[in-house]
Amino acid sequence: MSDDRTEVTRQLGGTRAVEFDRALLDSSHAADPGEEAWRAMRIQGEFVNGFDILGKLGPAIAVFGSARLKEGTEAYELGFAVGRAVAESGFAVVTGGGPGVMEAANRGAVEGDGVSVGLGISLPFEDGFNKYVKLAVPFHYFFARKVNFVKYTQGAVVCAGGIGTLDELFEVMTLIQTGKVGDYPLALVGVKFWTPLIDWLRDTLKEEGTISEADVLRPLVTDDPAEAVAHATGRD
Ligand SMILES: C/C(=C\CNc1ncnc2c1ncn2[C@@H]1O[C@H](COP(=O)(O)O)[C@@H](O)[C@H]1O)CO
Repeated sequence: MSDDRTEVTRQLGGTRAVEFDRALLDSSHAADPGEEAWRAMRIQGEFVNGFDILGKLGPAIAVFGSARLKEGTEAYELGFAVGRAVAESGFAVVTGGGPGVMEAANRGAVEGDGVSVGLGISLPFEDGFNKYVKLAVPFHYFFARKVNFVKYTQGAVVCAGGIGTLDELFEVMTLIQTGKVGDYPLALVGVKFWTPLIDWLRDTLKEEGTISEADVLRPLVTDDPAEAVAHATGRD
């Protein structure tokens, strides 16, 4: 690992910190109650740090997408184009700060002379922030990180991804559906990738009565990064 990467891993807390994080959700209740009390302070600190740094950010768009789809894939190209279009629209690009599509969007932000932000997460196998993140905010807890994503962005563009990306998409959709956030436009990039999910929402969930038509229609689905960004920034 390069010195830069080692430094980033250190900022994210290293291997011991990751084990400590996992103990939060350990249902065996083996954790030391004294240590658990301090954990509450650490969680609070995570919010304080995020609010302190991101409160000064200005207009921003979240870009979510796969950690695994690397340079050379269509998703990476789209992520790059999205990041650049967000930057050229005068918004900061906020990603998870990791590899794959996150890296692509941060790279696009740098290319577009914009603000490139990463909300990093300490993971047992992670390699720190990608090299295009210029403002790095480290987190240990996904829930604290997700609050900061939505609190400091005005909309989101979601590129192809896996479980993490779906978690972020459905977190946002839940917050919108329940009125916990107001106007928060969502755009999904990749018609072929996202259409089966939208079809399932309409044909199964809406059909069964578990969601409404508005929930199905909420995200814009497009292959055009510029259209996605215009929608997420409220400029369409
Ligand atoms: C899998 C690998 C590294 C993972 N590193 C991550 N760093 C930062 N953010 C991440 C990471 N993994 C997931 N995320 C978040 O979820 C979304 C991507 O998850 P997916 O399952 O790949 O769709 C992304 O938007 C992040 O916020 C080693 O290659």
